[in-house]
Amino acid sequence: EKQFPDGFKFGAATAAYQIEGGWDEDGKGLSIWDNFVHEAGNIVDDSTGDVACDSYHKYREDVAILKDLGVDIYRFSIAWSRIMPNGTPNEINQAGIDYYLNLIAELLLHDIEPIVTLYHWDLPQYLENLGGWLNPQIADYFGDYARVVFEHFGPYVKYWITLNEPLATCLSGYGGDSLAPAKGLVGDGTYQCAYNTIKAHAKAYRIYEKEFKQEQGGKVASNIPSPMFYSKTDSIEDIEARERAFEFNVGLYAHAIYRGNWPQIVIDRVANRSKLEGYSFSRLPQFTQEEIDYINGTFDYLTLNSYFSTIVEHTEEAPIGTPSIYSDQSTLSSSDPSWPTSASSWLVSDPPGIRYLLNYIQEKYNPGEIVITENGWSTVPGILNDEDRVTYLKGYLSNILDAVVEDGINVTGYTLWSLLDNFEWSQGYTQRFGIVDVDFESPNRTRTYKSSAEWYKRLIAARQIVD
Ligand SMILES: CCCCCCCCCCCCC/C=C/[C@@H](O)[C@@H](N)CO[C@@H]1O[C@H](CO)[C@H](O)[C@H](O)[C@H]1O
Repeated sequence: EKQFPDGFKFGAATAAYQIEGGWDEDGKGLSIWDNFVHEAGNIVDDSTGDVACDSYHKYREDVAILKDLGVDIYRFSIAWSRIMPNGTPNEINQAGIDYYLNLIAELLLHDIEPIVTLYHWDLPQYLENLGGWLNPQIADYFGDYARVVFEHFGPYVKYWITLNEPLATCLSGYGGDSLAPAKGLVGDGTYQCAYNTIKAHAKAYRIYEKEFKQEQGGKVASNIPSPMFYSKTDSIEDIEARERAFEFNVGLYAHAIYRGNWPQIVIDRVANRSKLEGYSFSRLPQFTQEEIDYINGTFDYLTLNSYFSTIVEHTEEAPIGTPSIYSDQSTLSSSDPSWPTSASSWLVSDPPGIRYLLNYIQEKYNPGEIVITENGWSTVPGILNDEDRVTYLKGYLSNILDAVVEDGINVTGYTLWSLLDNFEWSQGYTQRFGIVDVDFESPNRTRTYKSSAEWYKRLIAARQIVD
C-alpha cells in the first residue's frame, strides 16, 4: 500500500465565526456577520453564530478531540473584532488575545501545530461602515491588524494564511448578496474588492517579511479556492472558455501574487466590455508597476481549498447591458450527472479532479509547497453513519496521495473541512460538514464522533488509505 510521506501533515479546519460563539463576550466588537445574521431573511433557517459550537468556551474539548484523532495540524481563524473591537489598533482587547493564546498553548501542549487564518470573512463592522473591502485604505487597516497578530502569536505559529477565499468575499459578498455584507455590485464591486484584497494580502506579507520573518521563521500565503475545471468538449471555444473560467475565478486572486498583474484575458475582456458599456475606464482597476512589483512573489507556499469539479463550455457573448462579471467571463458551468451529490447544491464528488487540479496549479504557479486547507463533504443534519462522506474523503485523499507519490507534487498537508458541524454561513445549520456531530439543541453543544471521524483516525494512524 502507498504511504503518505513522513513529513505529510494531517489535520482539520474550522473558522472563528462558524464555531466560536461568544459573539459579544469579553469586549469583542461586532463583525459584519454578527449584524447580517440578526437581520431576518438572510439565513435560510434564521439561525445565527451567536453560540455556534460554543468553542469560545469549549476549545479544550475541541483540542482533546483533535488529539484523539491524532492530527498533526489544526487550521483555525482569528476573529479580527475579538482582538481589535473596531478593527483598528487604537483598542486591543486583551481577553481576545488571551483566548487565542490559550488555544494555541493547548494545541502545542498536545503537539498539534496551529495553522492560522487572519481573515475568514468576519470583517469588523466599523471597517465595513468605512466601505469594507471596497475602501482603498483597507489594505492599511489589514496591515495594522496583521502586525498585531504577528506580534502576539507569531512566536508560536509557523503557517499563516492571510485571507480565506477572497473569491467568496468579493463575488458573493460585494458582487453578490449571499454572504455578508451582501452588496450586490456584480459589475464593479467584485473587481474593486479583488484589487483591495490582493493589496491587503501583499501588505500583510511584506510586513511579516520585513518585521517578523527573520526572528519567527514562519510562512505566509493567501488562500485559493478552486474546483477542477474541465472543458465540455475539445473544441477551441470550450478550451478557451475553461481558461476564462479559471482566470476570472482563480487567476483574478492568484495571478498577481504568483505571476504578477491580473491575468491578461481578464484585463482585455473587462476593458473591452467596459468601453462598449460607455465607461471611460476599465471596471477592472489597474495596478501600477510599483504595485505589481510589491505584490508579485508575496507567497511562501500555496493554500488550496478544493471540494468539487465543474464542466465549462463557451456561451455566446451577452448583449451589452448591465455590467456583470458573468457577462465579462462568458462561460456556462455544469455538472456530470454521474457525480454523486451532497447536501450543498454546489458540492459534487469527482475524486480524480483533485489530482488534475494539483498538477494544473503546480504547473501554473509553481508555488514550491502546497497545503490543502479545505476539502470535505456535506450531509443533512443528524447523520452519524456518514458513509457517503467516508467514500468522498477516501476518493479525494487517494488522489492527493497519487499526486504526491506518483506526480511529485509537493503537497505537505491536508486540513479536512471540517472538524465539527458548524454554522454554514447563509445555509445556517441545514448543511453539516463536520466529521464530529454537534447537537445544536443542547446547551452543552455535545460532540459525537461520526463514522468519518473514526475512519479519519484510522487513516492518520496508518498513514495510508484505509477501508
Ligand atoms: C470556488 C468556486 C469557483 C467558481 C467556479 C464556477 C463554478 C460554478 C459553481 C458555483 C459554485 C460556487 C459555490 C462555491 C462554494 C464554495 O467554494 C465555498 N462554500 C467554499 O467556502 C468554504 O466552504 C466551506 C463549506 O462550504 C466553509 O463554509 C468555509 O468557511 C469556506 O471557506
